[in-house]
Amino acid sequence: MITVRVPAKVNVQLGVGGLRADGFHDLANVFFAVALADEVTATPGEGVTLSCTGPDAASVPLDATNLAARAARLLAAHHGLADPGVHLHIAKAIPVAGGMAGGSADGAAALVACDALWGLDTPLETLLELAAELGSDVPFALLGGVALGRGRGEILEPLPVAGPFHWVFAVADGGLSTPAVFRECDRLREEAGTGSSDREVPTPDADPALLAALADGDPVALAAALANDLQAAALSLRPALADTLRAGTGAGALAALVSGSGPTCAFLTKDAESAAAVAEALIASGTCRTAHATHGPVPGAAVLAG
Ligand SMILES: C[C@](O)(CO)[C@H](O)COP(=O)(O)OP(=O)(O)OC[C@H]1O[C@@H](n2ccc(N)nc2=O)[C@H](O)[C@@H]1O
Ligand SMILES: Nc1ncnc2c1ncn2[C@@H]1O[C@H](COP(=O)(O)OP(=O)(O)OP(=O)(O)O)[C@@H](O)[C@H]1O
Repeated sequence: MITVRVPAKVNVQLGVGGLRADGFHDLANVFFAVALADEVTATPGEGVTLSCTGPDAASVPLDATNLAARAARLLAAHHGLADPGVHLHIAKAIPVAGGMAGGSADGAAALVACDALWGLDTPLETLLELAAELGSDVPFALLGGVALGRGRGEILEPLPVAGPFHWVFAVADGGLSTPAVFRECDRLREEAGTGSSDREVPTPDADPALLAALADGDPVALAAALANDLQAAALSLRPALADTLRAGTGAGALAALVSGSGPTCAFLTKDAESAAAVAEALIASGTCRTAHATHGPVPGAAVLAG
């Protein structure tokens, strides 16, 4: 039996370029791994089967579309295993369709867990390539820490970071579809007259002030540099998120932003004590389903000892 812990992410900078011919957008995507984590346990089985527990378990598909099942099959096919056998149990803490890459995290965890269970010893470089086939956010879940993602987010460069930073995540009722949020971003750009294609929108780059704040471990400077080009689109589709963001800053967070494609909202705080107070205030505000205080950066998908 192999158990892998895998972190959620928040995008501390999400610069979104124009729509490419292949349907993706070029990004300057600064990923940050946080301690809110799923655990995926692989045990020997027949075929690829799944189970899931946790508050959002009812929203997790247990068929072949689940990213953990797709990852297991992809790894088996890569090694020419005709008859892969594994049962994957997902202990789910990461909000589903929340903009924290929960499905992607489970995909990455399943790659690592099956690799260990089946004794394959696949090089990290190959796991990263398989991860990119599964989705744009999956390679980062293997690496963890803090990294700049270029291309559609899959071309990763680890970044220097001094931590920890303290965060609160406010979980919304219901999810948002990632493709729908990118489409809304394009629609808002068209409406504003700037155009939305990759010929019209400049390719984004990482903000030097943000990179310096991460390297210095300076939460006040990081708060000033947080930026998400998908935030306007998420707020357009879910206007009530503005109340959640206000509730967190009103309770003393240094800054608030939508996490990735949303609807989870992220709050950076000055220390762990402040994070606990902001989480409590958010729950009391009634503007979210629940809120979690956590920290980061933390490592990527890794086998738990024992
Ligand atoms: C919003 C983020 O979570 C930020 O990290 C990611 O960009 C989304 O990554 P993901 O969920 O792994 O997305 P994928 O499964 O690769 O793609 C789902 C859909 O999102 C849109 N998509 C995704 C990534 C990207 N760079 N441009 C896009 O336009 C496309 O419509 C794509 O068909
Ligand atoms: N292991 C999984 N866990 C959760 N959802 C999954 C999983 N596998 C597939 N899905 C499907 O993917 C959809 C998006 O879920 P996910 O939790 O990955 O969204 P997300 O966190 O917003 O993604 P991202 O931040 O990468 O854009 C779900 O609604 C579900 O149908």
